[in-house]
Amino acid sequence: MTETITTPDVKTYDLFINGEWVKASSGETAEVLSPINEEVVGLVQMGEEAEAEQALLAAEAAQKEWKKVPSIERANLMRKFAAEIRANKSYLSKLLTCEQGKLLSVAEMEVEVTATFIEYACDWARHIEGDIMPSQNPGEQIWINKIPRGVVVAITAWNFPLALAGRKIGPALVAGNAIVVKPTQETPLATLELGYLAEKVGLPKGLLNIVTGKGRVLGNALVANPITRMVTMTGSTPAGQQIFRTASENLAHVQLELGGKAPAIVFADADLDVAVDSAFHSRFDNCGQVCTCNERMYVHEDIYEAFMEKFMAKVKDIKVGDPMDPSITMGPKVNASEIRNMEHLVAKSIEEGATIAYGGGKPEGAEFEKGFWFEPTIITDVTQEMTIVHEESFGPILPVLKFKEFDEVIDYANDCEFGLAAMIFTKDINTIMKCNDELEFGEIYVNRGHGEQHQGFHNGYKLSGTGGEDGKYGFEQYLEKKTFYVKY
Ligand SMILES: NC(=O)C1=CN([C@@H]2O[C@H](COP(=O)(O)OP(=O)(O)OC[C@H]3O[C@@H](n4cnc5c(N)ncnc54)[C@H](OP(=O)(O)O)[C@@H]3O)[C@@H](O)[C@H]2O)C=CC1
Ligand SMILES: O=C(O)[C@@H](O)[C@@H]1OC[C@H](O)[C@H]1O
Repeated sequence: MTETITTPDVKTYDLFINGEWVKASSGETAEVLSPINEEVVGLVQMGEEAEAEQALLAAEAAQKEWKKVPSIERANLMRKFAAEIRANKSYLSKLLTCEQGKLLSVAEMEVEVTATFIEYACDWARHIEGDIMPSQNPGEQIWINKIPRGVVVAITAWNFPLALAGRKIGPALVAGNAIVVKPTQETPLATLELGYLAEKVGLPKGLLNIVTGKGRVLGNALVANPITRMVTMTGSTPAGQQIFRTASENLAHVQLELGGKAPAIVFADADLDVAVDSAFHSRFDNCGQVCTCNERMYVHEDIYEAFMEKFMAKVKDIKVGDPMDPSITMGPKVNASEIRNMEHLVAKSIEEGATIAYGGGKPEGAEFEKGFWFEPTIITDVTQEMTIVHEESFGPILPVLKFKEFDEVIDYANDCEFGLAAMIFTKDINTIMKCNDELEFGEIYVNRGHGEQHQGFHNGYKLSGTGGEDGKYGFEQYLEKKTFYVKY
């Protein structure tokens, strides 16, 4: 007997600014719809320029005091914040599933990862280290100090809304900054709940501000304001490019994690079971809504039949349905616009001569009448120049291509405007090393599927972003350097 899972009550959230819950001066609110059944799961304020200014002024004031707090004390408080997130895993994960449509098990993982992103940042508290170097002048030293940037604006996407927020809040605050977070209008609820947890653990007022509103209105106002000294954004390439342009007015530091089109390359000597399982999960987990997803698969012609037989067996096993039901293995897409994009890519693939080998549309059944549902879809007879090989689907659609020569598949893989992640499957060390040398992607997974770790570096080349996130190099982005010439 599966436990009946009660979904959280529909709440109206205000804006969390300077430690208070306030309403938008516009008086406007927006509904947040469940991707499962299109029912309202929450209401949020529609903040605009006035609220951007209010939140940034609060952050600026709070940061002046926060930067004086010893870094280890900052980290101790942030560990309490992380613990509070973990303590509320049951509520937060259900809220995530209601607003985003991910499997409850994936939502529970996301809450845990949100906490560990913050805890990882806390580990850096004692390692905010500068340099001391000799001067060419007698009686002088040169000190390079690492200091916080000031006010950080964080703008997040809808696929892992809470984890993406924690990934930015953690390093920003441990480094001594204050932050204004603008979650996407699609999935703001779990992120807003962080405001209550901040109050509970006693985060100083104004240190963490969470505001909702349209990206091109509220988000743009936050980015354009000279108080903002760093913008960290996760989302699509077009939005990231617009943010980059706006932030250039004040030369704010920008960190962008954007779109991707990861190739998965299965060489003739690959361990088939490892490759099948990794490539499968790297496409269909979270309904294909992960920036590092296997967006196009290249399989060596010698093993193509054997690989596809195993792979298709797993695809046909996927059970689409209510993500609250533990027997379900894939939930809905996040909104109607994403479904239209899926339909566009399928239609375009057919128009260009590809074959829809499996899926390709909305699942049948009364339970799919409402909500944003799409079948797991496999496209074959695909050629390199087809749209589906170049446009990000960010959904459960996978084009499969055959290849014969090493140089051929490297050229195919690099023939891409994105450069975030790639996956390769082979037992040959020379193939591995040549791939690592020649593939133009910031993150390469060898004989495993996607899934970053906090101590790594999530870094997109080309139109996949700039700056990078996570690990030592991600943490350093939240710090500025100040040089002293000290004559004594
Ligand atoms: N590289 C990575 O790690 C990841 C990349 N992505 C990419 O994100 C996309 C899907 O996410 P999605 O949320 O639709 O992406 P969007 O780019 O549409 O939105 C991302 C965020 O940016 C905001 N925004 C949009 N335009 C502006 C602007 N001009 N100024 C300031 N803020 C703005 C949005 O606000 P609002 O929505 O409220 O309007 C939202 O909060 C996919 O392309 C995917 O590849 C997703 C996750 C991870
Ligand atoms: O942004 C993404 O899609 C990934 O980086 C994802 O976000 C949080 C998870 O920890 C990552 O796998």
